[in-house]
Amino acid sequence: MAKRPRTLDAFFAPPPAKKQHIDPTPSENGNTTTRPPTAPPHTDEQPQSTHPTYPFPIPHLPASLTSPLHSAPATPPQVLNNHPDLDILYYKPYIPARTATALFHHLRRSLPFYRVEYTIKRGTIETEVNTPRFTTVFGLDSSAVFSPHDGKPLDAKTRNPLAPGSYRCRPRPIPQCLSHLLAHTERTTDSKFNFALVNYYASGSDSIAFHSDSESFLGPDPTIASFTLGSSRDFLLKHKPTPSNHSSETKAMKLPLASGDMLLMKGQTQRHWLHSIPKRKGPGGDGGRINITFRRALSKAGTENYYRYNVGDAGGDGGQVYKWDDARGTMRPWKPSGGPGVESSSRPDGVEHA
Ligand SMILES: O=C(O)CCC(=O)C(=O)O
Ligand SMILES: [Fe+2]
Repeated sequence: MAKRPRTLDAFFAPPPAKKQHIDPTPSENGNTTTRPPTAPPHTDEQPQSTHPTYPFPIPHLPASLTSPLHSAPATPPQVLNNHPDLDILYYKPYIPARTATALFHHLRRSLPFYRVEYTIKRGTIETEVNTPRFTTVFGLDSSAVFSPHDGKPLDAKTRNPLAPGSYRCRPRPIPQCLSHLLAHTERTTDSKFNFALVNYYASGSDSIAFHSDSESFLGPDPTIASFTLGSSRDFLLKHKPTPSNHSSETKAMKLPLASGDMLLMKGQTQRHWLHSIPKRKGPGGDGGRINITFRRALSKAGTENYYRYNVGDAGGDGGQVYKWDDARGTMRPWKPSGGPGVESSSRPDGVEHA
């Protein structure tokens, strides 16, 4: 199939086979809510977030998931500032356990995921990286906003349409199933976020290497809220190397993150600390864990970076989409026709250089 040209028209052309676009109600953040027109009010069918950039509509959270959030956080946070430059609030949990499990299943079933591959060049040597986890991202940096009318990015100051080519990627508005938790987190933490990055660790073989999220497009000392849903995983933290080589650089701290937990990383944490989710050997639950981070990107470079590394850049729309298959209990490649996906291939686990 020919690649779609990267023009604004192509960007906002309606997706090919979406038959059930009905009663569209523009939402504040640029996506559109659709409801079946003939559905009686008591139907179980949930409204959905839709947008030309979504591979498929994304169901809203049911009230059974939004109402328990009203009483979150379930506990006051523990303050982790007993090491040099560390500034973290640890909500253990933020979301009560049963709601966190239900939210995990809802999001795993609803979101499009990717397995992004990219090359890095060090000197003359090129290395292929296979991101060792599923990822997806929604959001737009603060230089632009989604039009509430047609979902196109507009200049944040003038509210005029952006010049064609302003973004290489095709930014996606945050769907209701994530924006509800985002807004709740903003109120609790007195912070502002415009991005939701989602990782899905399918098993103990999925991981994220030591890195810091000290990206310049987040500003000097960013506040990042990081949620765990589903299986528990160890979160390791260690200080970046310094001349004094103190113990927090050599011995990592381990936080055993459980479903519903939230870490609010703030102050100089990203500047001075690295974090990772190491691979885990042996059995343990079904291994599935979702991580959501809410962040605030300040410039277009942030938007480009987040889509490049969490959706991929094949034709601006990302690469192969994966969707959770409930019957098989696995992520499967997803095809727009709605037909059966191609068989999943097992991929070698790349070394990640984040
Ligand atoms: O999965 C996690 O808890 C950490 C994810 C993370 O560090 C990231 O996406 O930058
Ligand atoms: Fe991170």
